[in-house]
Amino acid sequence: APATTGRSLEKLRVAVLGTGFRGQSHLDLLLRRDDCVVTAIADIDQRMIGMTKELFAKAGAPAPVVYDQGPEDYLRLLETEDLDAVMIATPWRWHTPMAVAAMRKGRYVGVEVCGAFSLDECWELVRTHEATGSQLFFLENVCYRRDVMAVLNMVRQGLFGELLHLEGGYQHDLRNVKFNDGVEAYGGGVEFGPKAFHEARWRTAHSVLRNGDLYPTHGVGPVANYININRGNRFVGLTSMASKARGLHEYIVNHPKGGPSHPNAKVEFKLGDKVTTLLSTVNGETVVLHHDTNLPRPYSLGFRVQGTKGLWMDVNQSLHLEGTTEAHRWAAAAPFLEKYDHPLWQRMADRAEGAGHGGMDFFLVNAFVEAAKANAVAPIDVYDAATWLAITPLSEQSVAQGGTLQAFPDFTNGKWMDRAADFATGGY
Ligand SMILES: NC(=O)c1ccc[n+]([C@@H]2O[C@H](COP(=O)([O-])OP(=O)(O)OC[C@H]3O[C@@H](n4cnc5c(N)ncnc54)[C@H](O)[C@@H]3O)[C@@H](O)[C@H]2O)c1
Repeated sequence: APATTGRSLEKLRVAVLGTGFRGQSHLDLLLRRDDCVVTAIADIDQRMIGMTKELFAKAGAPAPVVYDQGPEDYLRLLETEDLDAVMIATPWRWHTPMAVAAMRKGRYVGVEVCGAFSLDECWELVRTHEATGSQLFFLENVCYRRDVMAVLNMVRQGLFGELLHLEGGYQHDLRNVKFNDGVEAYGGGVEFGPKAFHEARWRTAHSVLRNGDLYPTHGVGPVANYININRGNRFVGLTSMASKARGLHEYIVNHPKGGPSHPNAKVEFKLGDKVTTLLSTVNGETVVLHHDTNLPRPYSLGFRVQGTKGLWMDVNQSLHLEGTTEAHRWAAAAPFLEKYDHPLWQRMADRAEGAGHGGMDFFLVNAFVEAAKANAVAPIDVYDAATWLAITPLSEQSVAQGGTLQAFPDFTNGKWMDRAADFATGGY
């Protein structure tokens, strides 16, 4: 079970930095709980702030103090407010400065997912945690997906034998997220940057300027739990290659509000449409990560968990277990996922009903709140955050050099050798 530092709060005082769509989804879950009070928020967009205030009113919660005086106003929030915890759901550029500032103030920090810009940034998170003793909970919700957790249960019970190869990724057609008309959130136009709304305001610039796996954590998080990364195992090498970039340009040219003479048709996108990353581990597994966000395709994170006794692949919702399922044939995964349903889901599935992303967001926010109330080491902690975030700069570097092998840093400085593989064993 996770170590705690002994506190046990009845009510967690939380602030949320960044109250866009993701921040509002977290707030919605926080405001339903009687063990949390959200006292302050920070954002720079009055439309988002207005939507957020409505959430408070609908929940019958007292209005929060709003910090809206520009992009650095979160510093004033951190100076002024008496808080136990801070949740960060801003654009990627702000995650580390905000997490570092909140840890320095002694707050329990939850930070949304992304990919880092540099290895330095990852080290800064680790060193700030080590210097301050403040905990960082990396808010990787897919680790709590029901099938992902059932498969973790199966892995831990040895059903796949010894694991050898794993895959995962972020394969999500984001074209209508990367562009809109500045009014609707999804797809009503081909604008991005200041003329756009929601993620198209900031996320699309990364597709213009960067080439690599920009969003590795939904894929690598579950995989890291399956093979105990930072807990008896670690990544040692990474190589990454990118295809050419066509999808976003074609989307602009073919969109009814775009066309070949639209100014954005001249933009050259740097992000390859399909980026593939290959990682090796000290224990001898290989891991493939897919990043695929610019092309028409159905959503799939593409998990594959393969061992000496069989494998699971989520894309065909099938598995194969030697001696249990028919030889050389796929079997439906569903009965196994039901039989090995994780104890957390068995216990709290009804409370997760209606929460985001098929209920997994309930488990994420619940774990954050419970861990923060106890000031416990996070189930997904700063070392996991640094390791998973580091895939992005390593991937960018490898892609830029035609796929050269990158050495993977050990952010634990050797602690991986004796840290316990205890994800989701501590009651949340
Ligand atoms: N885990 C998941 O499933 C999931 C889903 C969606 C988004 N996300 C992540 O959540 C984060 C936010 O994404 P989103 O979809 O909510 O984007 P969004 O654009 O809807 O929200 C971002 C908000 O941050 C605000 N902001 C920008 N700079 C700020 C600053 N300096 N100080 C305070 N507020 C600032 C913006 O005004 C906006 O309201 C991203 O890291 C994204 O990758 C995760």
